[in-house]
Amino acid sequence: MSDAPDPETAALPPLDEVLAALRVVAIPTRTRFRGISVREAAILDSPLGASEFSPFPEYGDGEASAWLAAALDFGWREQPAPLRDRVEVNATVPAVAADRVPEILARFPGCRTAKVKVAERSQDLADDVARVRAVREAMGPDALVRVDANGGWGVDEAVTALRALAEFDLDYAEQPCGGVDELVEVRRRLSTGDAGEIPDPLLGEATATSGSTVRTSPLVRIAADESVRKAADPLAVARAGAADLLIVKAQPLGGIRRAVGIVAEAGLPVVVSSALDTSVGIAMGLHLAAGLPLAERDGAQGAVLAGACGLGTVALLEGDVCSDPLLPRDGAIEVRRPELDPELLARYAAPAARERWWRERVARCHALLSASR
Ligand SMILES: O=C(O)CCC(=O)c1ccccc1C(=O)O
Ligand SMILES: [Mg+2]
Repeated sequence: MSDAPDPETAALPPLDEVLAALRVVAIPTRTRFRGISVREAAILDSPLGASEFSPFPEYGDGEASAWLAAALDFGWREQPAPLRDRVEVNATVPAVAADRVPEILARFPGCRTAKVKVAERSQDLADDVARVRAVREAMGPDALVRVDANGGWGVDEAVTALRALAEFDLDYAEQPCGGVDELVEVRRRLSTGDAGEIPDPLLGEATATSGSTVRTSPLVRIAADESVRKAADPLAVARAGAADLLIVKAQPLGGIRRAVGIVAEAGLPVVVSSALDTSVGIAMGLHLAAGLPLAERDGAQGAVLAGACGLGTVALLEGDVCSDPLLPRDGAIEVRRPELDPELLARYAAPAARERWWRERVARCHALLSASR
């Protein structure tokens, strides 16, 4: 490990300095996403480059504090050096009707991986199957197709849905159910062992009755997202054997340094994603992703980057705070910190009452972080 100060004990920039650097924006989304049609974010014009604080409005201060720690770390402290200058990204397909899939995919030029939202409350399995089919047909047999249920299924529903979706040869299913125990159970029930074998949910292996061990191929790999970023203990998933890979997000995990530490300890392959951030928050995710080894290229095992990252989502916003936004090109995004554009900050400035709300939220989270150091 380096001798850089621990992010959890490093001094925070003073609140008045943070508030002086802060602007709140409200950017319409092009398509409803997670029930959101306007994305609010606090943007920090901070000493080491722009930073972003954008926990969703319904999150409590405890959870939002980790997002503030991340924003202050990225804005006020040197970051680990990136290992590469581009990060491959996936297309993100919201829970739209199947006939809108080509229009969505067109916003992600060159992407050979797509992640499709499923288990939307107002829809059913037939909607999900139709949407995933449309994505597979549009992208062809060589593309990687993932689904993300955001914990929307129960165990039985997840098993039924993932069996139905298996014909599209999924790369993985992200957070099919909400709880860690449910993920373990789904993973166990989707393990395809030959008759007489007892699938071991921890190892993805089946032990033959003779005593020899036979490798089973899971019907679909399971990725944990909310179970990592919203859990009191982000490593509980890995310890329980509840997932084949982890989705890691820099803001909810308290910043790049802390996320890298969690990934190393978990020892599972990861995909870095975002939370519908502006280009500024995306830059934080890109720097996290570009600091992790790649399985193929770097010969690493365990805590490696497991393919295209969910960092192309500026394409789902109607605007941005940077005139040279971090959008996918040739299926990847360049790793850089974008410049804030004052005109765009003004164009998307949030209403005064929302600006005040965000400033008060930052003050409360800052106080929580100060008290915990
Ligand atoms: O991972 C991606 O492709 C995009 C990011 C994404 O899906 C997302 C965006 C906002 C809130 C939650 C999620 C999620 O991964 O569940
Ligand atoms: Mg997710």
